[in-house]
Amino acid sequence: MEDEDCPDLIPIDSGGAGGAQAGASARIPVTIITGYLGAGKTTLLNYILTEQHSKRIAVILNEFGEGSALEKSLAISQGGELYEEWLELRNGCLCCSVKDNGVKAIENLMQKRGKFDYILLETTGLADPGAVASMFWVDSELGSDIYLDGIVSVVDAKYGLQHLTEEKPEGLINEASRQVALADLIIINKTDLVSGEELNKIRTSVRSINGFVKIIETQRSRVDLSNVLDLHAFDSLSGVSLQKRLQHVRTTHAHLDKGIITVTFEVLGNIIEESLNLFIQNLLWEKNVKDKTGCTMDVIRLKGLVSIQGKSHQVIVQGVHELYDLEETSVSWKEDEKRTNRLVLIGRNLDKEILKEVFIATVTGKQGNS
Ligand SMILES: Nc1nc2c(ncn2[C@@H]2O[C@H](COP(=O)(O)OP(=O)(O)OP(=O)(O)O)[C@@H](O)[C@H]2O)c(=O)[nH]1
Ligand SMILES: [Zn+2]
Repeated sequence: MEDEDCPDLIPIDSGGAGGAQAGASARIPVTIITGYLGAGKTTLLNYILTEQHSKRIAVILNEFGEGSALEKSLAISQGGELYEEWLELRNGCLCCSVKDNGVKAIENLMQKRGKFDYILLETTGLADPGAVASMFWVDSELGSDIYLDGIVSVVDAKYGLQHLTEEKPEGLINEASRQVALADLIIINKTDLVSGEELNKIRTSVRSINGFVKIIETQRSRVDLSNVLDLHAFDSLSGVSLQKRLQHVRTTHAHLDKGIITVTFEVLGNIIEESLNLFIQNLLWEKNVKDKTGCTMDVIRLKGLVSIQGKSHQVIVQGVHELYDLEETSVSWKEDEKRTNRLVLIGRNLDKEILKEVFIATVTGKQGNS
């Protein structure tokens, strides 16, 4: 694709929404909106932009489909010049329609900092949101300007089950399952098109894949914005709430063929940081942790709170595909509190007992190499 810059922004007469001061130094949150073709992503963005909120949101449509309301309104206001064009919308929001390179668009957008305080990025329906999310982690220059706030996945209530069960050649994971596995929030949309029974089915299937995620059901993607924005799903600010949420996660059972499931386990005590790294790297990089039948465990998403020897605060573990990091939270272990390590893994061929054994063996060094 051509290496074109976004044209300059249309100047915004500040509509009172807080501030220039927010622009200069604060890092800007990015929420990734993903979901299968036609699930309702653009409808969600459109809804967010037109709802009352105090934020100035920059929206990046990493795709240009036909027919959605937002896209139509852009077409009208811009007379057909749509690609990589920043537009001013209501509420002082900005919108950019790009093809393929959302990160490039964000880089361009960052040159206009101070004019917005939130970024929403819509991925294409067939995208792997993990790949998009990874870019924010790997690109440290980008990482100093923005942070990944959360991954929101829209699921079609009517066709979602079909998307999730679709077989891929050679046992590849289908995009729809991956989008559910990676999400911090799932919006099951188009509930008007299904019966209560069908809705139960899709909800159960989503839950069987991702035992951690919050699920909301909507029509026309109408959702309370506080459920979507400022999730802090990836940073240490989520420490306290993460602790509560992790405690309620339960290991799920494969519901769909070759299903992705969620596994969670808890191990008491302090662990050494290097051995935790070893455990995670064996799992994510070496891929030498196997299930009973000898299949490689394939972890898509990893979350946890651990107790590292010598650290007074809880440490959060975050992983997306091969990338992971550890970050100390602001939550300290209390004196009378049992130090524990709780991990949640979402992926394929996961076996809870084996994972727990390998974890214990690795972090306590009780059995040699795993
Ligand atoms: N019946 C019904 N239709 C909906 C609902 N939400 C969205 N739609 C329609 O579904 C179609 C697809 O919605 P979009 O928001 O464009 O979906 P998308 O995920 O952005 O689609 P792509 O960008 O093409 O992947 C549009 O015609 C919407 O009007 C809903 O809750 N119920
Ligand atoms: Zn769309």
